[in-house]
Order: sequence, then structure tokens, then C-alpha cells
Amino acid sequence: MKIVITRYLPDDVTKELVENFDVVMWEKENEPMPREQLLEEIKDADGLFTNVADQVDYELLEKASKLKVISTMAVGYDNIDVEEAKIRGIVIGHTPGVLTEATADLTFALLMAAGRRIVEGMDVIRENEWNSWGPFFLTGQEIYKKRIGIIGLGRIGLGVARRAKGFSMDILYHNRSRNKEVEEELNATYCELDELLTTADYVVLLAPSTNDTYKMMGTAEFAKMKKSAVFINTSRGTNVDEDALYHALESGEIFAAGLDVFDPEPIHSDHPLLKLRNVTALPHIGSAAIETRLAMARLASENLINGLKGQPLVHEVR
Ligand SMILES: NC(=O)c1ccc[n+]([C@@H]2O[C@H](COP(=O)([O-])OP(=O)(O)OC[C@H]3O[C@@H](n4cnc5c(N)ncnc54)[C@H](O)[C@@H]3O)[C@@H](O)[C@H]2O)c1
Ligand SMILES: O=C(O)[C@H](O)CO
Repeated sequence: MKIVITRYLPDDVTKELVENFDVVMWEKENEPMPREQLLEEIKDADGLFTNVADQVDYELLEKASKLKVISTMAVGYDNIDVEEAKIRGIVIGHTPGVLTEATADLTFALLMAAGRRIVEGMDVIRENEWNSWGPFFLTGQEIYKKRIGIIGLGRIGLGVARRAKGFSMDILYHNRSRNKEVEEELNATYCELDELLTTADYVVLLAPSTNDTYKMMGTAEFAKMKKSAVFINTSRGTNVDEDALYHALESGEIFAAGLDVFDPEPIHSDHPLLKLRNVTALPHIGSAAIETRLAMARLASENLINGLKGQPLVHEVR
């Protein structure tokens, strides 16, 4: 059987794949396999090892007449046309869990960086703009005992809530369902989105990209937030109306934003959002800790092997 791996991966990850299958692997780690090549290679492939940057869409699936398993090295699978794949009997694997803590760490790091203007401080030094200590120079927002509102309290949202508890934050959450255990463990309060938006000091978006969440943060939502509030998005760029976010930040409707994800990616350096000093932007590195990425790659490999051997995947997208 043939498998296509769309990014270079280290030998210890690919060892078992190479032993079992005919492997075609793109040789670059930080550049995608060119679309034309992927569309060609997929024609006689049984398995695809992919990631968030590949579009596994109708056009690709139409060509993939032998494809049995798609394995993505990510928890989110909004880049895959799941419905179309299911119609064709293709099994899809993903990597929830192993990236939860690293992504929660990064989310909290962004919250602190945006709230306390950390990157701006470094820019000021680099640009030689630091003249003297000033009473209100680079003043940001407190974090300790402030209110955090988490939209999407799943695995990563819960990880962020646990970190927030360490800062004695008042935790609000909005989710598809209530989680009584979490409410007890963290003294967290479930609320409607409106209450979360109007009262939180930090609004953290961690819901997946779905039809329901498309641009769920737009002009009306940012208008409801406090002027002193900080918005953090480590979910997907498609969940946010970026023009509305720009206007909210530029007009002072909200204090700052910390963003790890954009629509589309990669964001270009000319983008208006990147001209704003109250934006802390990162290149989709939520899960980018070495151990985490290795665990994701190994899990994706296990999913692919299991699927091609006709065994249950460790984590299948249902
Ligand atoms: N920045 C990164 O590098 C990075 C890394 C990992 C995951 N992610 C993103 O984070 C998302 C969450 O990952 P997870 O493992 O916590 O997933 P999860 O499924 O455990 O949690 C998602 C939560 O969102 C809730 N939700 C769904 N729709 C909602 C809505 N309309 N309003 C409010 N809540 C809603 C669900 O009920 C669930 O509790 C992923 O789907 C992915 O898009 C990003
Ligand atoms: O969904 C995911 O897993 C991320 O976006 C990449 O880690």
C-alpha cells in the first residue's frame, strides 16, 4: 500500500510507516507539498498523513480513488471535507489530548503577553524608544483575580481554566453543554455568551471551527466587550471577523488581542492587524513544543497504520 506524507518527518516517526508501506514523503518540514504534486500522488494512495495546512477537499478526494485513511497531525480537522470523505468510506484520524497542555500553556502565555504588553515592551527597547521609567509607561491590565471568560470549555479550554485558577481568576465559561464537575473543581460559572462578553476582562476563544462558530466574534460581539478587555484566539481564524476585530482594536473599543490563528494562514506582514501595537500575533504555534509535536506525529502515524490494517483508530473523527 502507498501512503503520502505531506511534510518531512523525522526517521523515528516514519520508521514503522516505511517498514509497512510504500512511502512518498515531501522533503521539506516548513513548506507544504505543492498542491499539484499532492493531487498527482494521491491518485494511487491508500493513506494520507496530513496537517492543518493542507486542504483535503472535494477536488482532492475526487482524485483519491484508492484512499482509505486520512490521518491529520492535529486535533482540529476543519481543513478536511469530512462529509465527503465519509461518503467515500474513508476513515479519518486526528490527535486530541496529546496537545492539550502545550496549547493551554501557549494560550495563557498570549493572555499574559497581550494583557501586560510584553512584546510591545521588547519592541520599545529594540527601537530605542525607552527614555525613562514613567508612571504610566506601557501600563497594561492586571491578571490576578480578574475575570476570564472561556468560549469553548473542552480539553484545551479546561487546561486554560486550570491555569487561570492559579492566578485566582474568576472563571466564566460558555460551551455547548454545562460541565458540573468543572464547575465544582474550579468554581467556574456557566453563562450565556452575552454575559461572558460584557463582563469578562479576558475573553478566550477555544471553540472548534464549524458552521456554527464561523465569524462568531464580529462587530456586535466586540462592541459588547469592556474597553479594558483583552481578546485571545487560539482556536481558528475563521471563528473571528478580522475586519471587525481590527476596528475594535484600532478604535479602542477593546484593549488588546493575542492571536495565534488567522484566516487565511499564513497572515501576510502587510495585514492591517499587524500594524496595531495592541496586537500580539503568533504563527499558529499553539501546540509547538517538541515533545508535543512528536507525540502528535506518533499518534497520527498509529492512526494511519491501524486504519490501513483495518483496525480501530486510536482517535477517529466520528
Ligand atoms: N492554536 C493551535 O495551535 C491549536 C492547537 C490545538 C487546537 N486548536 C484549536 O482548538 C480547538 C479546541 O480543541 P480541544 O481539544 O479543546 O477541542 P474540544 O472538542 O475538547 O473542545 C471544544 C469545545 O468547544 C465547544 N463548542 C463547540 N461549539 C461551540 C459554540 N458554538 N459555542 C461555544 N462552545 C462551543 C464544545 O462543546 C467543546 O467543549 C480545536 O478544534 C482547534 O481548532 C488550536
Ligand atoms: O488543531 C490543531 O491541532 C492545531 O491547530 C495544530 O496543533
